[in-house]
Amino acid sequence: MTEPFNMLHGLNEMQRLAATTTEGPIRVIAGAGSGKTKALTSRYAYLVNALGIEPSNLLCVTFTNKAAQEMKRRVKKIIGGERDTGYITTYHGFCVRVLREEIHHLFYPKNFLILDTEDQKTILREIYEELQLKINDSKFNRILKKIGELKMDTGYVYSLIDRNQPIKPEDTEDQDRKILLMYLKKQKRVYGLDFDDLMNFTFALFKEYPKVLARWQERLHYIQVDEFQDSSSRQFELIRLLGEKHGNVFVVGDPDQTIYEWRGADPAYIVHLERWYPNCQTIFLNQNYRSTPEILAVGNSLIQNNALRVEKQMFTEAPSGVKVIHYHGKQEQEEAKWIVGQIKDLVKQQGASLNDIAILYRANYLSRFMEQELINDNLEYSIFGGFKFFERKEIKDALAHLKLMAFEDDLSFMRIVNTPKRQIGKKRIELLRQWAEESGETLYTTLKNNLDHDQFIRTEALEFVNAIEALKVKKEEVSVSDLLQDVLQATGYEAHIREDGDQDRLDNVMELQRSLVQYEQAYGEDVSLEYYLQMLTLYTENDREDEKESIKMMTIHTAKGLEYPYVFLIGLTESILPNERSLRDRKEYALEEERRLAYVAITRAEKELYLTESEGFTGRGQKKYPSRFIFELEDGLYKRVGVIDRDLEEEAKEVIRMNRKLQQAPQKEASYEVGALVKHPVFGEGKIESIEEQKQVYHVHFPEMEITRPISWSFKGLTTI
Ligand SMILES: Nc1ncnc2c1ncn2[C@@H]1O[C@H](COP(=O)(O)OP(=O)(O)OP(=O)(O)O)[C@@H](O)[C@H]1O
Repeated sequence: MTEPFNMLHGLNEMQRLAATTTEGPIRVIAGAGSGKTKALTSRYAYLVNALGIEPSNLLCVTFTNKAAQEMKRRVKKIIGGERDTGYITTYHGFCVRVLREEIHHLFYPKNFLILDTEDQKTILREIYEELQLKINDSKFNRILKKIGELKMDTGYVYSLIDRNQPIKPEDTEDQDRKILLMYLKKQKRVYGLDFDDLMNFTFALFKEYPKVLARWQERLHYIQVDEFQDSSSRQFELIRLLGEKHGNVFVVGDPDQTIYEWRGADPAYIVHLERWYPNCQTIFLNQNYRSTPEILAVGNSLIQNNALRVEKQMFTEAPSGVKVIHYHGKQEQEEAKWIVGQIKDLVKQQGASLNDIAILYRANYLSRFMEQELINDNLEYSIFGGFKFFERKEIKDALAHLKLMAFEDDLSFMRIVNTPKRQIGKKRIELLRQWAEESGETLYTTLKNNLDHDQFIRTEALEFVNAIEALKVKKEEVSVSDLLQDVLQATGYEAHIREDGDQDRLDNVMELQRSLVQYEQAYGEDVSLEYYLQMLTLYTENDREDEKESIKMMTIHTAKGLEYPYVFLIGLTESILPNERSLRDRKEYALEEERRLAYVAITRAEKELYLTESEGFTGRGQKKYPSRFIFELEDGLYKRVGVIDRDLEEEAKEVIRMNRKLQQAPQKEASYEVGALVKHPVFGEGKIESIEEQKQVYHVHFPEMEITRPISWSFKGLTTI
């Protein structure tokens, strides 16, 4: 081959086909570890180097910023570092590019502000304060959800861009609506766009200015989308729109790795792409280059239990390796200790580097029990995409409550005195500092002595001090775990994180609570507050260098797309994976998504895979059983270390059977037939194009808005015209 085709070296036949098929709509169903990144990068390079296409005519959409960076790095290696690869980006990144060039049409400045979730919450908090509303858990979440709902569509954009039409929250009596309008008004004032807006402004722009749309359609001769299985309907709509002129839309994905259905991803687009592109070509990448046949067999065996998928059997030509291990421990600490022992063996006997080892788990809080054991054994680790357990904000905050009771130190005081908000802001803190300096007292004592001062009388300082004082008296009498629970309740901290609606943070605090109970059980009831805090300092003040070789710990969601020679999937317990909360909320669909999560975790492993779990109790006090996913694996595909007692196995299977009943989605019937004309309160009039039994949705086309949306059978807002 001549020079321009170098980028195809080392590709297998199907990858080569994917890289060189450039015209028309193409779907690549790429299994785990089948070299989809390699194929996509080669295709990009092929278009540029072999066909002479300018990168500015080539949109390449990735799912995360990290993936975009990685793709750019790889592409630049082939096409040269000086080329602009700005169109290798995420959906949001692309919208930002469009808006930076075009937003003046909507009378917004080029340097508009991008609001992240924290900014959104800050705006909402301001509104609640202005309306003198107490931020109550369900309300806060409901409003956030309502904002999300409002922004599922572009209608509201016009109220933001129209300068002559002020938004008037004062005209409405309905409180939710008032808050919603206040939010929009505040956004408008600062020219702020949240993530949903980025997309919607782009849609509105394209709708109102067909010439602008035409220019972008003309510009983007080739569009390729990675991780297409996780695209939402809005995202797919954008791709469809942009690809209308040239029709060269190339999508790659693995329906078995959809793990974002809970936030709007719809694998149906990849599974049924021909509905939108009747002439699309399909290419399968089935050869796995990552894992040993043993690991692949475990992955295949698990995922075939899913119904909603495109049937494909992955194969590998890699040489046989060792058997996958399932470890069952009698308690959590045993599980952690066994893993540590195994890691040490890998390092000693196989010369593994710590960098080669990954520990994966379903939820952040699960890192705690493992971290503690790694610290005890002096094994370096780092948490990918997050903080170490004891460095997480909510954990530091929670512990600051205990420290304040034990030591009255200023640092802890500063952490929590105004969290939740007690009207003790910068100015009042400054005042306290002055007084404290004069008297030589701690900030806390200074506050306690000045509760009736003008400056503090209208704050919630009194409640705060009272809560701390009341519990300080009890600190010798009750256990530290009870003290923690009481103080977080009395000061309102627990309610504060509940209001935030971030389940992860709440889970972390519960895990801290649970670890304390365990600690007390292990060391006897009379662990004193001071002793516990000292012991903890050992964990928290251990500064570790990041560049050092380290074991990588992360959630499965974070591990998506990555690979490691040795993988430990820990906490493979029923109710953790599959996650009970998701099952309760989203029933059968969630079960399949949970299974895909386990599949993603399994398929990260190259050489050795360990599935581990242990008996004991969860944070909610439920007895732990091995996950159903273990029982779903064919016998003989793995080796078990540890013994699952017969009784436990029977019990586990019974619990799984019972849960299965609860999880079955209630059987509903479709009320409309294909072809029926219906009216939707937001999207207007539409026609039912198709019915999807499994998901219990209608696919409704709304001609006015030029969209097709899946609408749930149970949605009450749909009426006959
Ligand atoms: N043709 C090939 N020959 C040899 N190795 C390959 C080939 N294609 C891919 N690989 C290797 O296989 C591994 C998996 O590739 P890649 O990470 O692109 O997979 P993927 O399809 O993105 O997987 P996943 O979806 O599971 O994250 C990588 O280590 C890659 O270098």
